[in-house]
Amino acid sequence: MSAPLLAQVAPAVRVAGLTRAYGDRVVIDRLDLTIARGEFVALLGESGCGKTTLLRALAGLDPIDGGRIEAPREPAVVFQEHRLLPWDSLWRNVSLGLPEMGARERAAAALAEVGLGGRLDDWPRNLSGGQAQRVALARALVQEPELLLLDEPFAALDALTRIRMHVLVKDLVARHRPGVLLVTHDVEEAIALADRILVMRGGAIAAEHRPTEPGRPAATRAALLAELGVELDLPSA
Ligand SMILES: Nc1ncnc2c1ncn2[C@@H]1O[C@H](COP(=O)(O)OP(=O)(O)OP(=O)(O)O)[C@@H](O)[C@H]1O
Repeated sequence: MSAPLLAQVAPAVRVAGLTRAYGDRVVIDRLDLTIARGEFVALLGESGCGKTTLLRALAGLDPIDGGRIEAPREPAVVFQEHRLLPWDSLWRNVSLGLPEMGARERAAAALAEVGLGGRLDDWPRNLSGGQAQRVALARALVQEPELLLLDEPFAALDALTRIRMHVLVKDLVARHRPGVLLVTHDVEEAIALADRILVMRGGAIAAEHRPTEPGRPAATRAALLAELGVELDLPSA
């Protein structure tokens, strides 16, 4: 295979044999995972199964105890809370880490993309929860990451705002084409957004679903709920 072809299929991240322990407790156990550029992957699993531990390892925020993580560039991360700097204007927050030259213009373009183009000189304290998460998304995407890590970024939002954010993030990902790993507790959110849904159990990927194929959402929902231990059989009268 020629070098240019190899470059075309290069993934956003490739993880092999990843292991992470807290003391004696192995939380991630030889986990393998590849996410292609432009692919939207959701990660579900019972509370405490290691989803955030995996995301933090991919983000380079925590050390790992074994295996390899190959990512061509530093990933961008959006957390459940916006983590904006309260003393910086919105455009300064978004442009943090960019070269000074052209930073305001790039921040302006990113804020316009999330519907906040008129708020460059506003402050984080004046934003609603949904608006603050939109700024957090702008701050992540302005870096043009090849891998975007989303750690329950919509969990604290009300139901309608969450649906609006789903539409927005789907559109942004379609335009920027990063590989995405979304950690979520929300089966419906995973089905609405992801090309591929992974279920984490026992420190590794235990199941995989592709909800986008025709007729698949209902079957995927049922399979996911069963895998997550949700009992839907109602007691007989
Ligand atoms: N800094 C830490 N020190 C010790 N144990 C930790 C630490 N961080 C996480 N753990 C443990 O590792 C396990 C996995 O935690 P993690 O936060 O990754 O789970 P999760 O799947 O993201 O959970 P949730 O869905 O509840 O957010 C848990 O049992 C947790 O108690």
